[in-house]
Amino acid sequence: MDDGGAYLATMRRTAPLVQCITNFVAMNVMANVLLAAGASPAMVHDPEEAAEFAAIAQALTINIGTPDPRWVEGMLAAAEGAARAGVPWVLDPVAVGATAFRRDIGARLLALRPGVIRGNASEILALAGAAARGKGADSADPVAAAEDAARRLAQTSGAVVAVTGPVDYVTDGARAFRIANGHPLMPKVTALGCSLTGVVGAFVAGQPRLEATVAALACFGLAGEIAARAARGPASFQTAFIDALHAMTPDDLTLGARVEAA
Ligand SMILES: Nc1ncnc2c1ncn2[C@@H]1O[C@H](COP(=O)(O)OP(=O)(O)O)[C@@H](O)[C@H]1O
Ligand SMILES: Cc1ncsc1CCOP(=O)(O)O
Ligand SMILES: [Mg+2]
Repeated sequence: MDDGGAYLATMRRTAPLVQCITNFVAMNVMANVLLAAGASPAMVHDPEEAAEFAAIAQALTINIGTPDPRWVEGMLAAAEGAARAGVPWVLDPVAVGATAFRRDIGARLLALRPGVIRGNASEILALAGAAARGKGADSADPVAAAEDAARRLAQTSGAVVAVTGPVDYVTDGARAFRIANGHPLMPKVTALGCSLTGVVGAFVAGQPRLEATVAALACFGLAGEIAARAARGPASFQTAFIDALHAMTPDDLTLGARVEAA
């Protein structure tokens, strides 16, 4: 897993159409992050069209950040449509442990077999049915505390599971990697985690799920490191982050990725 650049190059060459069902907070920044990375985002969530669209997308991402019953219908229809069409889909279980409504949505989506699950430590613990201390959309648990739960969740669900934080952990239930790229300003900008889920979707389109997820996380974290050098605080960081993602070359990623087998 030492050539993340090859996964970035393939993603850029194919410029995958990524259907995003995301929250009201994330819509704009997530679309801009995906464009900067080299993918084509489309925010399509209504049950009237979500399944039909999933069949023409190269990847689907589903984020439960600001759910309501009609959106949930769209999420379920899209996940089913993606499965029928063989399109990979990524689940972002925002604040899944916070309320009964979110726990129920999380369980129903999990039953539709996401290819990748990407969340912070508290979200992965909660989705796996373990005790979690999430603070709404933010994590209150360290990544290390969610590694066992991530491995179990990967084994029971068949998904690649990515736990993000200061050092990310990714597993398919058998193999695992840690990615040390990133910067402490990243959790100070809302919806960057949601945007990362979109980037994971772009990388796994037509590429092996475990390796492509690791490459996506390294790419995102490296962009954070580069952006921090130019930033004066969270607001200028967001702008610099989008620029850094856009400017990153496959060689930059291969040289800058800090990935270790776990
Ligand atoms: N303290 C930190 N130091 C470095 N990188 C971080 C830190 N916290 C989060 N990140 C990075 O920020 C991105 C979003 O992750 P995270 O904040 O865990 O997601 P969410 O916003 O869903 O809680 C990931 O690329 C992760 O590696
Ligand atoms: C603040 C907030 N509230 C509901 S969704 C959301 C955005 C969460 O974004 P992220 O998980 O990327 O921090
Ligand atoms: Mg999140």
